[in-house]
Amino acid sequence: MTTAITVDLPPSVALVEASGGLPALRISTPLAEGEVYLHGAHVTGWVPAGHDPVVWMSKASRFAPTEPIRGGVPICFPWFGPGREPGMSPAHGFARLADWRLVGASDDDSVVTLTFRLGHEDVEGSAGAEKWAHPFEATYTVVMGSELTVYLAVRNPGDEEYSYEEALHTYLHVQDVTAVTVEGLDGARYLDKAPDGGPYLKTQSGPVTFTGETDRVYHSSGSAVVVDPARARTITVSKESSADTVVWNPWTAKAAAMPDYDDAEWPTMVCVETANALDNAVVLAPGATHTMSATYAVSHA
Ligand SMILES: O=P(O)(O)OC[C@H]1O[C@@H](O)[C@H](O)[C@@H](O)[C@@H]1O
Repeated sequence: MTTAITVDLPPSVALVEASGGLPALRISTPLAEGEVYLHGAHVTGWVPAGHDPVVWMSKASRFAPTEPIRGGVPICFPWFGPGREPGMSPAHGFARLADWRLVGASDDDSVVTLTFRLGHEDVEGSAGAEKWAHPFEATYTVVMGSELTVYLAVRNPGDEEYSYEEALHTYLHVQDVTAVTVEGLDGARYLDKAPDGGPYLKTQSGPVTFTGETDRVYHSSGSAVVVDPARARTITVSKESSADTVVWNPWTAKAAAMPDYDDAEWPTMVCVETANALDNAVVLAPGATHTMSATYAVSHA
């Protein structure tokens, strides 16, 4: 491990050599246990005291400098999925493949704040960066305690306006997705990206339920609540400055087709993603900063 950390870490945060030899920060406080890799500034664990793990990780995840981590909180930037222009790759942009710089670490009454930064100069020469000609300075802040809040702030240091897509692609642990409902999206318009779904614009009626591959971009700026009766808990995802909520479960065939995802684990997760994508891409003026955030709170049902 060749990571130079130049900020002082509080006693509740340790730099460790984690899976694949990649550097990660392990958090241990009376309020929560957690883990964040520098690769992708990727939250891979959050276990608030008194609860089972909230953030889900695939058993088959790869941990390598050129691969995205499967599970946790991937940061999708500066495009979402295949992007809006033909030929954009890697999927979901280059931010989740980049090594972010840790620029701050603190512990305030057992609430740990870690701040990471990524700029255009950090991604020069990496896959996908050649498709993105715009200067940027991204700051990602993880605030972990009995709740988890993540903030993605992007500043345009250049002199031309541009637009980008973004998502906090959070994988949430559930007991049995076939019994789960996602509330808060009733009446929302959505793009159905599942293979048999369209792509068509539809309108959600009632809570979201899971009966097959689910891949939907909802136009919704409100909170969503994952109700998990088999685990007797709810996870509330509230957010700021996000116009879209993506709900994703790969189900059987897609699970089997993904090399970094165990075939049998699709019933145990659901992604509820806080996003600005497609028509809701962020337009950033020169000198401007846009900040999107998501907060996760868990309670026993
Ligand atoms: O396999 P990836 O690149 O991590 O993407 C997983 C899923 O991410 C979701 O956000 C997309 O809507 C899906 O279409 C995609 O399959």
